Amino acid sequence: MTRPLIVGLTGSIGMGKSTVAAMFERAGVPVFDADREVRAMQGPGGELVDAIEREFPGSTDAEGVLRDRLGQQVFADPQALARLEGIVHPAVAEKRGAFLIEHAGQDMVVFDIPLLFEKGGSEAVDAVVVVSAPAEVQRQRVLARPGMTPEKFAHILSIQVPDIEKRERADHVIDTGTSIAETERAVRALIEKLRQEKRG
Ligand SMILES: CC(C)(COP(=O)(O)OP(=O)(O)OC[C@H]1O[C@@H](n2cnc3c(N)ncnc32)[C@H](O)[C@@H]1O)[C@@H](O)C(=O)NCCC(=O)NCCS
Ligand SMILES: Nc1ncnc2c1ncn2[C@@H]1O[C@H](COP(=O)(O)OP(=O)(O)OP(=O)(O)O)[C@@H](O)[C@H]1O
Repeated sequence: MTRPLIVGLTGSIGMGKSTVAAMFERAGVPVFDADREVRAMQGPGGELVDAIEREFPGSTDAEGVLRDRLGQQVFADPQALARLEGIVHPAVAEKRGAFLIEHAGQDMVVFDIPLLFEKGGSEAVDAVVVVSAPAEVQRQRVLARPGMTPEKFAHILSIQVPDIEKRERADHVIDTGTSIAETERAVRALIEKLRQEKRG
């Protein structure tokens, strides 16, 4: 039986992954957004809220997980982060399986996975697409976000696989250091190329 070509979309913080994922969606390719799933499961009434409260007392309220507070705790403590991942990642994997069943009839789907290289999974996709921009562009984008500090940015960078290594390991790189329109053209061209490759 044929199954969809699975495209793994990844990239470091602020590189434009969400923007590029939306471009795939606009082109009609279903996107599994790992981060969105995590947010839903950590949000009001979310299925992971109780487990996270048990493991990290005080990290949730009626609205679900207090992500800023939990982030401050776990990003500074690798063991705490690993415990959080132990709760979150199996639940994400389950959602991904369900997504694939739901879209079994498509020729292509995208898995938007921020930590594709960091946490493994590049073997589970047919093609790895990395979004990338010059470091200075990345820095400006990230520091413009509310609540972001140079220290927090530096720390997150230090726990992510470096952009240069991601680019080397990618099957395809989408440059987001250019205009939105150029990036969108590159995405459409890539979809065409992947379709042609799939047809063989
Ligand atoms: C700790 C949490 C609550 C902090 O949320 P917050 O909204 O403050 O930050 P956000 O999620 O936007 O992450 C900021 C940056 O850190 C990166 N990041 C997030 N989790 C991790 C991780 N486990 N390892 C390395 N980098 C990470 C993100 O990719 C992003 O670039 C949240 O990141 C979380 O639940 N992380 C664990 C689950 C996970 O691994 N999610 C990411 C992939 S599905
Ligand atoms: N050519 C481009 N391609 C993509 N994004 C661009 C481009 N030019 C400017 N941007 C802007 O850069 C920002 C990229 O943010 P986005 O949320 O897509 O990054 P991300 O990689 O998903 O971040 P994170 O990993 O932190 O969640 C957006 O505000 C977007 O509008």
